[in-house]
Amino acid sequence: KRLYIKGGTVVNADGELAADVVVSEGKILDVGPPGSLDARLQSAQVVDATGKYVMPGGIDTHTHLDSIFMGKNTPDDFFSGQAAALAGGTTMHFDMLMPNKGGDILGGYTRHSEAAKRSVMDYSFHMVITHWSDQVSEAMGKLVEEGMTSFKFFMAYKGKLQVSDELLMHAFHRCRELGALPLVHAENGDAIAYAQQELLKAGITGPEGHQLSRPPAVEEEATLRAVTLAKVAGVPLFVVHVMSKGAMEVVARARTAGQRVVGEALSSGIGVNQSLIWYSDFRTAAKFVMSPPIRTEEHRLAVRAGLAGGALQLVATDHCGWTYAQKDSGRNSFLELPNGVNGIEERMHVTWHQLVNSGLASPSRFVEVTSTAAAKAFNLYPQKGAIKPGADADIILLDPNIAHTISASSHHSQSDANIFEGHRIRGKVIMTISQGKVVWDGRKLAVERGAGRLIRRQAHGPLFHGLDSQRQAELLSFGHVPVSRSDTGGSSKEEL
Ligand SMILES: NC(=O)NCCC(=O)O
Ligand SMILES: [Zn+2]
Ligand SMILES: [Zn+2]
Repeated sequence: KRLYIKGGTVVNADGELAADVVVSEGKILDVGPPGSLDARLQSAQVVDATGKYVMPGGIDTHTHLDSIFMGKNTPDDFFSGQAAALAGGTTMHFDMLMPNKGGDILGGYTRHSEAAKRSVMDYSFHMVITHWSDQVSEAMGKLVEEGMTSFKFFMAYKGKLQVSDELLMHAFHRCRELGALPLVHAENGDAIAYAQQELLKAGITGPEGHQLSRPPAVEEEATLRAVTLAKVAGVPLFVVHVMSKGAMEVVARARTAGQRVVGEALSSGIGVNQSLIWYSDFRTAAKFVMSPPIRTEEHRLAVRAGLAGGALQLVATDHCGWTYAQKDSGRNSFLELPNGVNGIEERMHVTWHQLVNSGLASPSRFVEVTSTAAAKAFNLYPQKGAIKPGADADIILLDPNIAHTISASSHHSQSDANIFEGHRIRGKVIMTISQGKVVWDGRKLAVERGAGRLIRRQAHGPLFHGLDSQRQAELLSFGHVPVSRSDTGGSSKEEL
């Protein structure tokens, strides 16, 4: 059945206008001035959008669902995590797919069929690379053929997931060759490992040890290193979870110099600060532990302003919410504290509140950072990220006048903790449409297990456009052609 979304304000990244929207068979059929599409009203379910914003569904570029991390299973799988996402206005996400033991990425990839059985909305993956070999390089090519065109590298978690600079160089060059986008978790894992031992020796075992072992400088240094290596390799780069002012400035400077770098803010990074990590109650503190750490108010405000103003390009969640009981395993040592916080359901509301209600950004910029920029970075635009004829009908209605309070008692995640507990938000997603169907009406979900689709992407997206000719010009301008020499016995005129 068709949907006729009538009387709302349609917002795209390039502006907003009063318009009606017709949806048919999972796609946006038409967008036109109010009343102009009335001929299509017959047999359509009418959605009254008067006074509401009609916007593209959110795209979360960074989640960890149904995953084993630090030896624990995330409480949210593809059903509960995606249901939570839909209730918060997100209609597509990119999950981090871990390789099997020994770095077997093709083996890790087979996990996606499990996700498919539970999923209720569109999703895609970034494949995590932890080892390097000819087989891994070849397997990357196979995954790109399958439409999985982004690879994630951890520069932290020493002895576990951390990769070397040498691996990054191999992998960045391979990404460049394949037209696939590399993503980095940028923190200096060696510096962190050293600090962790020093802190434990000094008797600091609580969650504050996590903070102290990962100061902003270790994030900034690794971000600069990753950006530099990507520049040397001539490949675009996506920096996940930029949490500090310095790291953000590294991204912004690289972009100002013409480098193709995308910086991802997080809902946790713009929505909360680290103050409760110093609280005496363990669970209250542990709830906020993630990497890179949630930082001081100064960093939060800087990252929020940078996201609004354009220093950062989009906002994701890094949703990896744990239960309080799971966080308890870090009571004796912060090294055992599972890293990660929630956000998949809260991101759209937190971002609306922090950017639009604060007056820092327009609804169009909100759409850009929550949806359109992600679709562009991962080569899905305008199939995703726009309310335009022909686009996927992933749409949300947001009522800017409804206030609500975020709480673990009403969220849809399987976790019992919520870092945004008690946050009062003005502006509520009162309807989510996924693949052309109303799946959230502001109170209840109508989702179907298995309805989600794995979205395959084309390599060599817009971030890669022109790179080859750019490289060619660089090589020539640096005179990288063989120098012709003759043996003059050290007595050439030039030498004298
Ligand atoms: N961010 C976090 O603390 N947990 C999830 C894994 C990661 O992205 O580093
Ligand atoms: Zn990370
Ligand atoms: Zn992550």
